[in-house]
Amino acid sequence: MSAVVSRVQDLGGGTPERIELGAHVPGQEQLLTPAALAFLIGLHRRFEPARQARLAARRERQRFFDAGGLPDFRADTAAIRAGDWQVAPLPAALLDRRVEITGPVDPKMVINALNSGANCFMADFEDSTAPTWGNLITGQRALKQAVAGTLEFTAPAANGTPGKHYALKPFAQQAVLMVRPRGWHLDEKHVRVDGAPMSASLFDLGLFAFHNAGALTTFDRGPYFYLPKLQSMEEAQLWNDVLDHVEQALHLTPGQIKVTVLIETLPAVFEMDEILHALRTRIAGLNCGRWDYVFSYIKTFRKHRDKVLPERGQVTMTQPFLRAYSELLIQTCHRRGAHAMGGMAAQIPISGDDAANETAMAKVRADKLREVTAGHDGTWVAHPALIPLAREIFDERMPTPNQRHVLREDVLVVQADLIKPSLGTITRAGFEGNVEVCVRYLAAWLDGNGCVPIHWLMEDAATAEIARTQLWQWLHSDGLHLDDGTQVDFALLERALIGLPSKLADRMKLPGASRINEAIGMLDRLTHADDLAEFLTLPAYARLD
Ligand SMILES: CC(=O)SCCNC(=O)CCNC(=O)[C@H](O)C(C)(C)COP(=O)(O)OP(=O)(O)OC[C@H]1O[C@@H](n2cnc3c(N)ncnc32)[C@H](O)[C@@H]1OP(=O)(O)O
Ligand SMILES: O=CC(=O)O
Ligand SMILES: [Mg+2]
Repeated sequence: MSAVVSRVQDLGGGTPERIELGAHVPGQEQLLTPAALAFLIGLHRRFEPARQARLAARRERQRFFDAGGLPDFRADTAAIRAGDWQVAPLPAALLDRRVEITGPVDPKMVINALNSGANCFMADFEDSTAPTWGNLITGQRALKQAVAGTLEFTAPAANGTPGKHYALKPFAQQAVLMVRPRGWHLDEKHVRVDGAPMSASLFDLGLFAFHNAGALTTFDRGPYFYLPKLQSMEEAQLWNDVLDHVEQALHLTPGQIKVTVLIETLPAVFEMDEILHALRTRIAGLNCGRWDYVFSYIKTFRKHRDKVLPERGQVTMTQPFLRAYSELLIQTCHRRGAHAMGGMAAQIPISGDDAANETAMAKVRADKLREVTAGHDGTWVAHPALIPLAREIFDERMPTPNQRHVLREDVLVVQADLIKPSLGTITRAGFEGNVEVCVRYLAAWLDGNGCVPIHWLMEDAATAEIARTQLWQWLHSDGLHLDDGTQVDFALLERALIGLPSKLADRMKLPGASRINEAIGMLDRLTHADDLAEFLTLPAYARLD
C-alpha cells in the first residue's frame, strides 16, 4: 500500500473518518470531495461483510467442483424458474441496443465511443482497464465531464504538428452511456476504510453514481450499468441491495438505475432466471460475455480431465456448450421481457493487408449473423470501424427495435448441454500463442494498459485469462499431447518462455515492452503453482502503481 498517503479525512461530520487515499493525481480533489467520500464510506460499511460472504461462498462452491461436483439448476429456486413474472418495463433509451461499443475510460476513447454512432457505449473499468489509480481517476473525471457535456481532449503535439482536438457531438447524437464497474473479487487498494481496502465494484459504481445521477436525471435517464462476473443469484441480490441504497441516498426514483448483467461464468448460466428475478425492478437484459465464460468453464473444471478444452482459437461460439449457453440466455431473457445481448468478436480491423482484413471482417460478420439469427437483441463491437458492419447485419435481420418477441420456445437446453466437453486439438502454435498472449498482455497491463491488439485480435483481461488458465490446466493434466505428439509438460513451457524475448526483440515499442521480463516471471510462477490462481489480475494488482 505504498501509494496511500492521506491518513485521516475530516468529512465535516464532527468526528474525522478513517479513510486513506492513493497518492494525489490531477482531478482527484473534484471527485473525492468530503461528501463523495462519506458516500463511499457508507457503501463500504454497509456492504463489505456481505461481499466477503459472497466471495467465501464462491470458494466453497469451487471446492465442490474440485471434488468432482457439477454445476446444475438449483432445486431450491425451481419456483422462480417456473413462475410467470416479467422484469420491469425498459426506459426508451434502452429499447434499441443493436450495436454497443465498449472500451476503456480514457478521455479520447470516451469521446470517440460516444461519438461513434453506436446505440450504446459501455465505458469499461473492468476487462479492458488496468486499474492504476491514475486511470481510475482520469476515467471517472472523463465520464463526469462527458455527462456534463464538457469533455474535450487534445492529443499531444508530435514533430511540431499540433495534436488532434476531440469534442463531443450534441447529446442527441451520442451513444447511451453505460458503465461497467469492476467485479466483486477486486479490492480498490487506494481507498482504505477503517483500515481495509474497499470493494473496487463499490468504488467504481458508487463514485460514478454519486457524481452523475443528478445530471442523468435531467436527461430523463439514470445511471446505467453493466455488472460483470456474477456467479449466483445471491450476488445479484447483493447488487440489488446496493442499488436500492444508492437510489435512496441520491434521491433517485426506485428502479431508475438500470443494469445489464453479464452472464460470463459457468455457475451463473444455471441461475439466469434467478438473477433476472433478483434484479427484476431494474434489469434491462443479460449479455453473453463469452470470453470470461470460457475462462470460467476452464476454471470451474480445472480438475476435470474430461472437460479440458482445445486451444483457444478452436473454442468458438459454434462449440455445442457455447451455442447452448447463448440460446438458453436468449430464451430466458425473452420469456421475462429482458434484452438478450450478444458479445464480442475479438477481430479488429487490419490495416495494410486487405486480404487479411477481409478474412477478419468475414469472421466478425459471421458471428453477428449467428447472433441476430439466434435471437439476440444487439451485439458488441470493440472498435468504431466495426459499427457499420454490425449495424447492417442487425438492421437487415431485425427491423424492430429488438426481438424480445422471439421466444425461442424451440430451445431445450439441459445441464449436459451446458457442460458438454469440446472436440479439438492443441497445436504447438496454440500452446506458444497462449504463452505469448499471456506475457504481452500482462506486460501491457502492468504498464497501465488493459486492452491491446495482439496479432490483430483485441486482448483484454478476459481473453488473456483463457490463455493463462488453459496453460495451467494443460500442464497440470496428466498425459496431454500436442497434435504432433509432443508431450505437454513444463519443458515445453520453458522453451516457449525462453524463446519469447528474442521473438519480441524487434518489437520493443510494444505496449509494456519494459515489463516483459517481469511478465514472463509471473506467468512461470502462475503456471507452476499447485493451485490455479482465481484471477490473473489479483497477483498482478499487487504490482500495479
Ligand atoms: C471480453 C470483453 O470484455 S470485451 C470488452 C472489453 N474490451 C474492449 O472494450 C475493447 C476495446 N477496444 C480497444 O481498446 C481498441 O480497439 C484496441 C486496443 C483493441 C485497438 O486499439 P487501437 O490500436 O488504438 O486501434 P486503432 O489504432 O485502429 O484505432 C483507431 C481509432 O479508433 C479509436 N478506437 C479504437 N477502439 C475504440 C473503442 N473501443 N472505442 C472508442 N474508440 C476506439 C482509437 O482511439 C483511434 O482513434 P483516433 O483515430 O482518434 O486516434
Ligand atoms: O466481458 C465480456 C467477456 O466476453 O468477457
Ligand atoms: Mg468479461
